[in-house]
Amino acid sequence: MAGAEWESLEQCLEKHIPPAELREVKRILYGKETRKLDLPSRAFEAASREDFELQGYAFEAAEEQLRRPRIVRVGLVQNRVPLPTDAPVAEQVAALHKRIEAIVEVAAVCGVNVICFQEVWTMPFAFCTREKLPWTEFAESAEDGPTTRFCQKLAKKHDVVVVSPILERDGEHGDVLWNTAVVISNSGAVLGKTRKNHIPRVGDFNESTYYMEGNLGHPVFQTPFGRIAVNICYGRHHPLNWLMYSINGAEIIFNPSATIGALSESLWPIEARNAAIANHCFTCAINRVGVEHYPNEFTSGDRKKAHCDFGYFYGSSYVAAPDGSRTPGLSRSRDGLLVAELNLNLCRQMNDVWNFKMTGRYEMYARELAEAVKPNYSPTVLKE
Ligand SMILES: NC(=O)NCCC(=O)O
Repeated sequence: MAGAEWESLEQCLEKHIPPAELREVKRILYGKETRKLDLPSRAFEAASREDFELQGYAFEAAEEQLRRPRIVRVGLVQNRVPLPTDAPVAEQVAALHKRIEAIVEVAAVCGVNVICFQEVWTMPFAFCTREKLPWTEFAESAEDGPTTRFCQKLAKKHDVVVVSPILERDGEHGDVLWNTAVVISNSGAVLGKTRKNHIPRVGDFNESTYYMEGNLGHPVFQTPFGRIAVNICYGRHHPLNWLMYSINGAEIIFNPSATIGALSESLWPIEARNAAIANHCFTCAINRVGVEHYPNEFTSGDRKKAHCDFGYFYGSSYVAAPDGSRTPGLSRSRDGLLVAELNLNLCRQMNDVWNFKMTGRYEMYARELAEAVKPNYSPTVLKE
């Protein structure tokens, strides 16, 4: 499995496929071409100074007579953890705050309206270890923890909605932990929070040791820049999870993730893109970058030798649109900011073309699923 030395699928295609064929390859792999955004040169200069990648694309929609274009710019942030995982907890959090602050400054220069960070962005993805301390010390209150207060300042300063996925400690309910995304309005107020609905039990993703499946359903957040929702990481494998956010009216669904090449890299380009098509919304898939080494060896009962790292987090964050088009991915190896300009009118336009909501037969599935989950259910299988 390739590590940092293999930069990206896009770079490989550009290098090896002749231009005429490349156009056809991209048409099939990426859908209708996205326009490159003309971002300010000082944004590129700052990104280069701060050593992160900056890319920008725009999705178009047809003009309508009765609705003006509903243009919104989203920012997707992918990053490595800047300090070793055995550095003091407070120093690791502070270093991540500093790194993200620098990236958000550039996002603001690029006119970003809604920004989303990666899953549990304030910590290493240490759930593989199944150890409690020091990792549980990274948990914070969603309402008024230091990271939420930090994001409130960013939101207000830059007039940007911030989606901040953290490890939450819920002090109101026995100090339990959750995998949560806090949504902060551009006014600086906390709009609310949403929790990871599906917890992986695969490979080293030993997350069920730390928190339970979310209990907040599928909230959608009304912002001045459209209705947004957050489907955290492993939830992207569950089509019903995406569907419920869409049924509740989400126009943009963020998918902050932490996933490794050996497990999911071939699924990555498919799942969020398919969700955008099936639910006529925009989806924003974000993954962290690099290898994180932990002080103590761990195993996961899968016959692999004890090891000290999770594997390679392959970045490759991208945005997909309801017409099936998508941006190229950010690199597999560098911190990055992906800016995408969306015209939200495309959501309803695609719904009208494909009629997925109209033809969805939800009442039939509601009835059949209600039966299928009963303990005495017996599947309808007809035999000779
Ligand atoms: N963080 C997380 O849920 N990872 C699970 C692995 C995957 O969904 O690719």
